[in-house]
Amino acid sequence: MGALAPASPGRDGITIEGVGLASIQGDIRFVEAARLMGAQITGEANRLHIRRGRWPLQAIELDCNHIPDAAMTLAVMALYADGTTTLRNIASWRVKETDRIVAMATECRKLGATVEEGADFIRITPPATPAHWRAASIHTYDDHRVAMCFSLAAFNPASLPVRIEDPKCVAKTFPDYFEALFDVCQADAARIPVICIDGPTASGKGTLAAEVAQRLGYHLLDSGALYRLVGLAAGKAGLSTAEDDLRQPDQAQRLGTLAAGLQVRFDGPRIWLDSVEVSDALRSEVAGMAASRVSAVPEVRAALLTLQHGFRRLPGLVADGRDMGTVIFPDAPLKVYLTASAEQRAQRRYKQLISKGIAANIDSLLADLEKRDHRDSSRAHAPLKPAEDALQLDNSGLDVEQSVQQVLNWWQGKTVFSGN
Ligand SMILES: Nc1ncnc2c1ncn2[C@@H]1O[C@H](COP(=O)(O)OP(=O)(O)O)[C@@H](O)[C@H]1O
Ligand SMILES: Nc1ccn([C@@H]2O[C@H](COP(=O)(O)OP(=O)(O)O)[C@@H](O)[C@H]2O)c(=O)n1
Repeated sequence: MGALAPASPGRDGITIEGVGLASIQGDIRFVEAARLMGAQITGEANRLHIRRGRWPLQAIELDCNHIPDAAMTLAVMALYADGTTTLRNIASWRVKETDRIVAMATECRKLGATVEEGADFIRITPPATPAHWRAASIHTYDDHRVAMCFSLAAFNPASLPVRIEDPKCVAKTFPDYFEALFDVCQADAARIPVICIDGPTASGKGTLAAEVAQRLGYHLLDSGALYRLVGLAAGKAGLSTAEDDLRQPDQAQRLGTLAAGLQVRFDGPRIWLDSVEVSDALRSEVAGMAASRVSAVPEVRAALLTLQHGFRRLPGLVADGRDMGTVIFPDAPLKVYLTASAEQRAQRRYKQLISKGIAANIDSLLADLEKRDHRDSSRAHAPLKPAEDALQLDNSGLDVEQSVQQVLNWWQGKTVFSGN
């Protein structure tokens, strides 16, 4: 990666700790091969610094007997070279996790390369121009090295998306590989995919969003939790959230300042406010009603904007709320507007609360829910409504899994990959 990524302000290459020029591991000789291709590598006993040097990379012809596994990475680097690269003496690739010669050839071709393969060699000619690159979904053959080395295809000059199927197969040797990669990568936020799931209360947004995020390995933004947190923080600070009070400009201003300074921490489903865990307190109907009131205050909405944008991180985000698709991420490639009848939603909320040991009454839940729907839809700022390009999903007759599958199918249809 250090050899491929161009320098950017304040960042030139990467440093790898824990392996260096004094390493006795055989794979350290990969450094020589990468240098032959143009990477600038310097280092110390236990550390390496890698920078982009020659660009495009130098095509090479190499006997890889001494670095059979690491040489797979050279095959992907060859996609960025200025000619044809031949890797020889790699017959052992055929008898690893999969037939790696076939795997590397097949997947490189999907990306637009011309590949010749033989019993013990692979010859790769990169796409002739950026326009010859293809977006591809890379099959990983349950092979950790295939998954890891093809992640480098994401630096392609056409900025085309690359999907790595079954990325968790890296668990065999480097379970946090993709987290580590995303930590050192900078991506244009506008190119990071977002799936928005908006809709009224108890339609199942949170459940659906969490499940879709989990299946895709994406981050999750429960935007409602932020408004709930503001309601809770207001209570703790002695600020009223009564509707009449919130209409007073100075009260709205105070609430906006409070929202801008929220000290929150998210860890999966657990949430802390000022170092105190508030996960359960946030889910109460009282907190939901307070959230609905404070969320009508423009100063609060404005204060939470940057915080919400900050959730858009690699490899992608699933965001649930009321205005994810209309206001916060209007450029999201997939927007879902989730609905179900008010009776169904009240039933679901009732069961959900009872199962958590929280007392509930179905009639008052239905009344609260209708009141909240009305307030959320009729407010002047970011009202609850489907984005013009949202796909509507009424899940009254669907179970959770069916709803998840529907959204994943829509998502699948959004990116067209070659060779699949
Ligand atoms: N499609 C569905 N069918 C049945 N129950 C569902 C469905 N989706 C969600 N639920 C249940 O409804 C309850 C409310 O869902 P939740 O995700 O909290 O809604 P929201 O985030 O829209 O308020 C949860 O107990 C959830 O398991
Ligand atoms: N993006 C969002 C999310 C929530 N909200 C408000 O915050 C309240 C609580 O949101 P939530 O998503 O946690 O509520 P439920 O749908 O889970 O009941 C909603 O009733 C909305 O008024 C909002 O205005 N904008």
